[in-house]
Amino acid sequence: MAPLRRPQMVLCDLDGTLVDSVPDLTYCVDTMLERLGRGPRGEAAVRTWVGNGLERLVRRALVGALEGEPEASEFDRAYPIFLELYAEHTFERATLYPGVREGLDFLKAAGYPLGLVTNKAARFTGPLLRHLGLYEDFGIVISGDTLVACKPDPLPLLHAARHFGVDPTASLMIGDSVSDVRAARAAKFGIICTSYGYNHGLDIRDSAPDAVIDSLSELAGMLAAAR
Ligand SMILES: O=C(O)COP(=O)(O)O
Ligand SMILES: [Mg+2]
Repeated sequence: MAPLRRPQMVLCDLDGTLVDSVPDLTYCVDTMLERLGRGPRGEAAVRTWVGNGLERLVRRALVGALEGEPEASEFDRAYPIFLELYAEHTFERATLYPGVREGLDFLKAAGYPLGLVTNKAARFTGPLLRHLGLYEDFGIVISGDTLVACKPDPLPLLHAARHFGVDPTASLMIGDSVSDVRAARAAKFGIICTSYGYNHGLDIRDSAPDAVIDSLSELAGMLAAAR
């Protein structure tokens, strides 16, 4: 792997990077399906469908696959049910991954401006971050519906770089999926990925991020070695 550039700013993805949100998402997907008179999909399937926003998750759950479109009428019935359920169960089962608190504390102590860029809708991002005690860690929070485009579009990353007055080429994204890698590459950010996140069932190494970590606690050593 190429040596990492020392960043002047760091952005974190949310689901699959900081937080395991799949247990709540699975509960809401399966309860939605039950209300529609259909059987559950289960956590293993839902884990492969997270990362492109909640609307896409519901479409995937309805067709039972990563690609494909449900009937418009079916989606129109299902989506409001899901949104109502997720509003009530945003963080009942959500947990921080091991090493996240340590990694964020290191980044803050080292003085990196920190931002959060997720494809989750803003009405859920804020409550989830607050519940987990993460909200105050970030100088900017950009959700999937904050701007006109979301990851893999580079727009949210470039918006954050502008917000902090940092050159994108001196910026680092930490994520878990191919959308994070694509957005980072298009924005000319560096990109480190977690090995434990959600990447549609594929190994994130196939997307060739600059580095792969098993825990955010590895960031201290990795950034100390960066030039
Ligand atoms: O797809 C989502 O809802 C959120 O995914 P992200 O936090 O990994 O961007
Ligand atoms: Mg993610």
